[in-house]
Amino acid sequence: MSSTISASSSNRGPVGVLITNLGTPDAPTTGALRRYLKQFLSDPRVVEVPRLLWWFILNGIILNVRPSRSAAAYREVWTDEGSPLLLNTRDQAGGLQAALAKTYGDDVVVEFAMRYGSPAIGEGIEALWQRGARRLVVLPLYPQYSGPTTASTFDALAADFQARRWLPETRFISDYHDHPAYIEALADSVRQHWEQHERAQRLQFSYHGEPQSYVDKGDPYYDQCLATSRLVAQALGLADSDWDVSFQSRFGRDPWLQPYTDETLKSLPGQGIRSLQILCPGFSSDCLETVEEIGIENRDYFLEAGGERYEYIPCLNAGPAHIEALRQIVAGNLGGWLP
Ligand SMILES: C=CC1=C(C)c2cc3[nH]c(cc4nc(cc5[nH]c(cc1n2)c(C)c5CCC(=O)O)C(CCC(=O)O)=C4C)c(C)c3C=C
Ligand SMILES: [Fe+2]
Ligand SMILES: [Fe+2]
Repeated sequence: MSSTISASSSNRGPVGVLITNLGTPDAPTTGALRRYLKQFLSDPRVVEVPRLLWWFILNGIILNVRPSRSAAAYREVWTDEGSPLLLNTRDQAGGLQAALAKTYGDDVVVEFAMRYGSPAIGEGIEALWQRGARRLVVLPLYPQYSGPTTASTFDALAADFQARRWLPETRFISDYHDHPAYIEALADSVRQHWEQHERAQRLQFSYHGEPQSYVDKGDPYYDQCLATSRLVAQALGLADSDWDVSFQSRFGRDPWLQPYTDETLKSLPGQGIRSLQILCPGFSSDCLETVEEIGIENRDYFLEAGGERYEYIPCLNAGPAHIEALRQIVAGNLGGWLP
């Protein structure tokens, strides 16, 4: 009798894992950028300006100016197959599915989705539901928690759930900024770089910025960025003077988290730092903000200011150490669901 009513993993279907990232336009064109930026910059988690005022600024100024400029930047990084962020996230989902299958077989199914653009979060949940999943692990690929990224992803999840009668049981991973496997994957990416290139005078950790006011109001993002950097530096045995942290991608006129990456790189050669290796641990995939902004734009700033050697260390992307870290993060959230 008990066997017919037991809540075993098989009769509740597989566990669904949804990995998510920010999103990307459908094409590197002005029209596609206008649609993408409109959705992105209308999110009150991203821009905390009174709605009516922001509507006029966004529709009257920003969406007339920025889309063509951003489209030109996206064209610099676009591949024959599409946006690097989309391709990397798709490959991460495939890698994670294969890694989890080694332990759990068909009992875990993985999909990916994007907060803005497509595939949308609702499509990802629906795909998992159609595959039989009634329990979900949602893993936003933002190692450091922030309101504009992590909380916004939760909002999208909640918005999808509002339209569902039968909600999947859900676990939401808020951050993994100090997970040992993530730290080790980052440290290993630096070590691998050092095997090919001589160590530079400075290892620079650059994170996407956000307005300082968000942190002042309680967002833990800044502290988590510092903690990740310190842990990686410790794993590499660096002295305090060997590494530093800065924040990139400032948008608008309000003060953002400081120091700014571009100003830092312009000033370093004057302080005697002429060789630099830079990584972006807050980005789980290479994307516009790393390939173009760090790989091209900031390289020029450093070299024009008198720097001699500038090397960008790529993101973890779908590399084996990253997939193993993601596997451990998900597996750590399956307790009580799967043996
Ligand atoms: C306007 C405010 C913005 C906040 C706050 C913000 C926070 C934030 N963003 C990321 C990660 C990414 N952002 C990316 C692109 C991007 N970000 C903003 C603005 C804000 N981000 C804009 C306008 C853009 C689009 C590009 C442009 O026009 O400059 C991306 C890259 C996407 C890609 O397709 O390559 C990522 C990733 C984090 C982690 C974060 C908060 C800490
Ligand atoms: Fe951003
Ligand atoms: Fe940027």
